[in-house]
Amino acid sequence: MTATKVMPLNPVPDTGPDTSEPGTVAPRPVLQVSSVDKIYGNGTVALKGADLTVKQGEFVSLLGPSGCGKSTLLRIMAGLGQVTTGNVRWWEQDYGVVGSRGRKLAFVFQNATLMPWARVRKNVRLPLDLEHAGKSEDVEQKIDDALGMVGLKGFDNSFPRELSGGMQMRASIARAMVTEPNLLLMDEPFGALDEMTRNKLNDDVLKLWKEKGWTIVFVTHSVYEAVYLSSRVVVMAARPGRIVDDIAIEESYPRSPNFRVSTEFAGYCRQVSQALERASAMGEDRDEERQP
Ligand SMILES: Nc1ncnc2c1ncn2[C@@H]1O[C@H](COP(=O)(O)OP(=O)(O)OP(=O)(O)O)[C@@H](O)[C@H]1O
Repeated sequence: MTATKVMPLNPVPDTGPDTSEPGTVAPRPVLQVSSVDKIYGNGTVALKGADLTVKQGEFVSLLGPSGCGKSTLLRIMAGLGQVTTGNVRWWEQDYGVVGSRGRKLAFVFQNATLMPWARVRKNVRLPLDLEHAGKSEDVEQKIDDALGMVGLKGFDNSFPRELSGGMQMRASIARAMVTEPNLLLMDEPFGALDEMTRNKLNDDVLKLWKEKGWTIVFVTHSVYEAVYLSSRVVVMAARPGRIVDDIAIEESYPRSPNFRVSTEFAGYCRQVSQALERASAMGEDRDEERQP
């Protein structure tokens, strides 16, 4: 599976991209998950009654114990998985609008999932090839821009094995960026990286999020990462997977590394950690209920 899902262009009526700026018009919903249940074929209830609205320009993290359904929810948001009941709307419309102007989404997976036999430039251009974007100067420029923005200028001709883990994730993000997405869904993209690299990539993603006007939904296991990045942290519990808390991080952007050592940061981390502990205990309660 590739790290970027490229949606086909669809001949749907276009009501225009959502250009609402924070503070001018109320941001419009980009994603609306309503009463979603997901039961896998083996009977696992991965999601029960999930309700979540993500608005234009938000940075929302999904946090919760292992197996609580974060990835399942993210994949449903990407249109990669069917819901059992309930529904999902993209830009207040059906899935058919995804891929049209102002309504593109991209998915960044946990691992960089680069093609090992292809050089960085070919990896990054993959979604454009899938879109049959051709070989125009415009395409080459998009690739150059994406590589420049993630700090990989000059590494076009490297193979993935020649890059560090952090650089491979940068290439994966560049591959998502060339499609010029409006909505970026990221499934624990920096979980395998050391803390310094992760912090640096956190700052770079925040910068791009602001510059590009992206809406981001980001899965993580790290309370610190969730608080540092997000405008909202959504906490989930397991068995069955459900949303149990929604915490606004009311710290203005841009967030500098000073935020990481501030009293406010410590306060938010405490609040989110406590919510996570409550969520974990809910899953354990269910386990105990099943004991003979
Ligand atoms: N394809 C599948 N078939 C059956 N069960 C699945 C499938 N995918 C996930 N599950 C189950 O659904 C539940 C939710 O899984 P999911 O991967 O969404 O959780 P998660 O919160 O992302 O976990 P983690 O934090 O460990 O990555 C788990 O019990 C998991 O075992």
